[in-house]
Amino acid sequence: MPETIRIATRKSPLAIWQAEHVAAVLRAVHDGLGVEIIGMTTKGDKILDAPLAKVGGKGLFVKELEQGLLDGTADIAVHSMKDVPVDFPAGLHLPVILEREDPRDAFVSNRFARFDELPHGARVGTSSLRRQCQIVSRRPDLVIEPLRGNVNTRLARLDAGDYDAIILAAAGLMRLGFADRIRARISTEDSLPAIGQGAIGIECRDDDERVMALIAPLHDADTADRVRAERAMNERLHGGCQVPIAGHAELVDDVLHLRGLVGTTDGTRLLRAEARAPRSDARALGHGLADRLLEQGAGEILAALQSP
Ligand SMILES: NCc1[nH]cc(CCC(=O)O)c1CC(=O)O
Repeated sequence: MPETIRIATRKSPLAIWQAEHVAAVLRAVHDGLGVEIIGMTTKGDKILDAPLAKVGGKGLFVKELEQGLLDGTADIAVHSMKDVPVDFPAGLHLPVILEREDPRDAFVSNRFARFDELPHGARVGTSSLRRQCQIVSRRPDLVIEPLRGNVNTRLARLDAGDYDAIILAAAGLMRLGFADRIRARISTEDSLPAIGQGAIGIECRDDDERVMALIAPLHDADTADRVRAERAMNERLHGGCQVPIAGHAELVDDVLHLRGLVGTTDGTRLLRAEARAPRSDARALGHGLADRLLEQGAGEILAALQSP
C-alpha cells in the first residue's frame, strides 16, 4: 500500500498556501508519497469582530489542529511559527521548522511609498500591539486603527479606503503572490518582527517515528536555532502572540544575535535589549534576554495589559 500523510491546516488562503507548500516539498523528497490536506476552522478564524488582544487565550489559531493530531484525524499540522504558543499539549511536539522567509514587516499603501511620507494624522491599520507600539513611539501623530482578518481581507479594506496604509508581514504577502503590494520593507530597527515571523513549523505526535522520518528532510537548522532563541525569550516573559513583544534573532558564523523589545501600547515606553551567544546556547540566550527586559520593568508593562 502506498504511504500517505495527512496535513491539518487552517482554511485561510495563507494557511492553505503553507500546507500546499509543505505537501509539494514532501512529494518532491518522497517519491510516490500520498499527501492529503484537511482544512479546519479555529477559534481565531471565527471571532473576527474583536481585537485578538481582547479575545484572549493562547493558541487561538492552533488548538483545533492539535486536537486533530491527538485524535488521529491528521498526522501533521502546518503552522506559521508566529501563531504557535511556547508550550505544546502532552503528546505533541514541533520537530521541524522550514527555512525562514523574509521576517520583516511590510508597509502597504496605495498613496504613500514609505512611512516617512505619511502626513500628520494618517490612519494606519494594524491590530498587532507589537506593530502599534513601535509605530506610535516614532510617530505619535499617526492614528492606529484595528484591522483583522486574513491577508486578502486586509488588502481589500485598504483598497476600500478605510486606511492610508496598513502593515503586514512581508512573508505572507510574498507567499500569496502579493509581493507587488509591498511599498517598503520596514527595517528590523524600525519594526522589530514578531517572534517566529516568516517561519513555518510542522507539529506532530511525539511518538510518531514514521511521520518524523518523513518530515525530517524539511528541517532548516539555522532557522530553528534562531526561532528557538526567540521563543525562549517569550517563554520567560510568558507572552502569547497578542502582546507588545518583539523578538528577532540572526545567525552569523554560528553566533546568534538576539534583539528583544517590550512596549506600552501608547508607545511611550519601549524597553529594548540585545545579546549574543553561540548557537548551541539558543535557549539560554533567550532566557537571559528576557531577564534583562524584566529588570527594566517588562513585567509591570505586561501585567498592566492583562488587567481589564
Ligand atoms: N497573525 C497572522 C499571521 N500569521 C503569520 C503571518 C504572516 C506569515 C509569517 O509570519 O510567517 C500572518 C499575517 C501577518 O502578520 O501579516
